[in-house]
Amino acid sequence: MAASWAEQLQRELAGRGLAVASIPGKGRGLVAARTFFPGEVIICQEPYVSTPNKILVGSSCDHCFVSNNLRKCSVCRVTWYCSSDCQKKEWKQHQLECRAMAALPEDRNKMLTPTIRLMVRLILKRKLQNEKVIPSSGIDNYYLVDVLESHISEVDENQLILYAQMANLVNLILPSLELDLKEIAHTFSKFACNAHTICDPELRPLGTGLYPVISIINHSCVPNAVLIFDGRTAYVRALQPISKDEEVSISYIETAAVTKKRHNDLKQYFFACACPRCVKVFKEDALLESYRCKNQACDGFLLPESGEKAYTCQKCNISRDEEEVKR
Ligand SMILES: C[S@@+](CC[C@H](N)C(=O)[O-])C[C@H]1O[C@@H](n2cnc3c(N)ncnc32)[C@H](O)[C@@H]1O
Repeated sequence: MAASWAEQLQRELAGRGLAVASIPGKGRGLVAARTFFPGEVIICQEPYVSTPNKILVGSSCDHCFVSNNLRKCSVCRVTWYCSSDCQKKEWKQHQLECRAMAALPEDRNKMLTPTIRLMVRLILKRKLQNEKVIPSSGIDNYYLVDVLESHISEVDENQLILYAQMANLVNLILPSLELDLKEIAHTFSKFACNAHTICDPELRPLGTGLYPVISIINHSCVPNAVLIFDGRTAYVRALQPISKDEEVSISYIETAAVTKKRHNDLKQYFFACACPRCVKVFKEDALLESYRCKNQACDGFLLPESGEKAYTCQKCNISRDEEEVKR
């Protein structure tokens, strides 16, 4: 079955001028099978599962993520919808979750964090697809989640304990299913390096979604594509011409930061970025920090030293303390 889902994925992607390929040092990656032009949509995908950020205060509709005219589901009193149309579209997926949440004790608010709820929805969607209550397709099936990178062997012990505790919570919410707690903990680790923050056009975070095809795209600090959202639909658009056989890349992090900050922000993904921007560290970082060396004979820039209240010129190595730089 796994092989046939993999073939179906390649077939679906080939129809969109894309392919999954093995990229040395990066695992899988998404590669263009034709030229894409700047602004062109490379791929768009609905989330396999998603959840709004502020679940219990009704910040957005569970289906379309708009924030107007929200009404609570009268059964579980957790989920919000903007219209009966959105509620109907979600019903097949919501009904099991609704029953489970309605049966929870009054203090359930503490349990139902967005990440826990994302996991509950993932487990229920797999069940519904296995039972053919809802359809699967080449880009919407659990196999795609199964093959996501987890980096579980690199996760530290405290985080593993947290994942195990979260798996236990999921088990409390879905007591009638025989859940494999170890597998759930493993899947939480997949969320950490694959789930996306869904943002509005002003880049305010609205929720979290798992888009397992978009998750095949690797990171670059000089990406050739960008990930944007319309509601909870994710679009990857080309930022520049992408030629046939070129790897598609997006940035997982805020690209305006200096190299050290970017590498720190990438820690949760367990790789050291070796994009062209990261290997040519110095010049750009100095410009981003933008403090000129005080030495008149030097045209270098001052960089902050980690953990110290001092700045050192990247060219002549002279250090200045923070007060002096501020002055
Ligand atoms: C969202 S997944 C991307 C797809 C992944 N390569 C796969 O095989 O499923 C993120 C993971 O891909 C790898 N990755 C992404 N960008 C990378 C890069 N620029 N260099 C090395 N590894 C990268 C890391 O293992 C990271 O945790």
